Amino acid sequence: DDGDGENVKRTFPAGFMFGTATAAYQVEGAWNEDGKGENIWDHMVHEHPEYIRDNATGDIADDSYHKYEEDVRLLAELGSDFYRFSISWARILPKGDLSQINQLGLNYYDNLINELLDKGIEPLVTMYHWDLPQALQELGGWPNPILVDYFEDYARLLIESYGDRVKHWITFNEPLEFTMGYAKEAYMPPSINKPGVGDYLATHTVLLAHARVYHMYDTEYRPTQQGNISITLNTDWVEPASDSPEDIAAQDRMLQFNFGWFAHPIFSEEGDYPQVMRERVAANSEAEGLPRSRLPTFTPEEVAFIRGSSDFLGLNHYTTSIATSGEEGPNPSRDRDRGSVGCQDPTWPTSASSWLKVAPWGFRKLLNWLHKEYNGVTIMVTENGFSDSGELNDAGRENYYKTYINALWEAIMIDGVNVFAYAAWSALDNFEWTRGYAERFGIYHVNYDDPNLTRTPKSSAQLLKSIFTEKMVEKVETPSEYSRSC
Ligand SMILES: O=S(=O)(O)CCCN1CCN(CCO[C@@H]2O[C@H](CO)[C@@H](O)[C@H](O)[C@H]2O)CC1
Repeated sequence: DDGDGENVKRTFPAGFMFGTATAAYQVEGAWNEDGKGENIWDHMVHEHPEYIRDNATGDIADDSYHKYEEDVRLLAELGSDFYRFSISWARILPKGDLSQINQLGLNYYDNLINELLDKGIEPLVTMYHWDLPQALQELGGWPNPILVDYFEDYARLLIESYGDRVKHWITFNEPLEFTMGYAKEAYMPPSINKPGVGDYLATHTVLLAHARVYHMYDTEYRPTQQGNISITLNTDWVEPASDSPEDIAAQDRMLQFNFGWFAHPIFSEEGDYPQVMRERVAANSEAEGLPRSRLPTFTPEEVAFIRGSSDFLGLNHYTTSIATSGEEGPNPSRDRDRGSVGCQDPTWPTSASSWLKVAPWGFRKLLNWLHKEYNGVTIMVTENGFSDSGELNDAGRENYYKTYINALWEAIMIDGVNVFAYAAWSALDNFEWTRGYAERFGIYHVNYDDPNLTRTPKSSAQLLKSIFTEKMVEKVETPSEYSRSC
């Protein structure tokens, strides 16, 4: 119960699952070993080392390809109920298609899954966490609708190979982020600068690919394998700069253009892209003298095919921002189409990442918004975490997890939001994309100066171990009022 005494423990519902998450390119290394093909991250970091902090690469990373038994032991020590990891498409299909199947790649994930099950940890597999085979990018990448077929072939191979033991599948991780590879240079591969065009085309293919795999699983495999399949979307919570109608409308546009872009087609009653998106992009496109909207349209059959194509909502959440009405970003771009400007209050506590400010109250508000916006959708938090410079006594991370997991508890137990699992990002320090190894998210420290890449538990490991094993968190007051100006 939630008394007012000291040291009150807040207990999570029975069966609530706690775990951690990683991604293939960020931890595996062995970028060209045992028959693995090149992917677009390998290609970009080798072609443009200057895009990455300290010219770092994921060539070796945490070498989890060779150290996965040790990693699984750490996950067991934490008392993890599950482990969310991603499969490297090019490790399985070096050319991206079924022309070449790499048995050594299949064997690696087979061994990892068996090691997890051996330790009583549920495997939760992300099929795509940003690492497209380079061979498919050479066909145009995600803007090319043929990728729906190639993704279906790849997903079918994974389900056939591991579906007897893997019961939780995530098709895509954060399409909001990886489709930026077609809208902005030097942030995401393939670093194609076609904002307001490339990202819209890429997303159109990704949503159709997701739905194709959802329906394949639902009709061909769920009857025998009895698992579930979903998608992971990320968003900040977005506060309006004031309670003025303009700022509240700007808040909604920020949420619809960043999250509804994917969530509305899948989780809303009516499906399709959010109306505010379709209207604004069409109007801007017409004003630009274009013959058609830069936002592609779904046929009525496609709208129906995508609607409802997910068993739960995978949510990645880290931080909060503030929206005001206005224009930002290049012309054209999705940011500009959106007509709202984001910022963050400078008084909010910081992390090692410029974009990550600590605002646990925002987590609770986001969960409540999702509950209302998508009719009580079932949610799994697939990532949540904090970055610092890798100190072993990581007080900032302990504070982050204490306050965010309290906010999660309040959303579930006080507000009635339907969340059944929570994954902390990340089990290990790892390759933080363009930020290299400078921004550390790990609960376990990795010593990159040591050829053994020694893993060491940080102080937050003790905190999470007690939360994971007791399914309880010590009550921490989250201020209901907070400053929001910038
Ligand atoms: O550079 S800028 O300031 O112009 C913009 C950057 C803002 N993004 C916001 C979204 N965030 C997604 C989180 O990204 C997720 O969380 C983890 C931590 O980042 C990643 O390691 C995971 O792979 C990813 O799933 C990554 C950074």
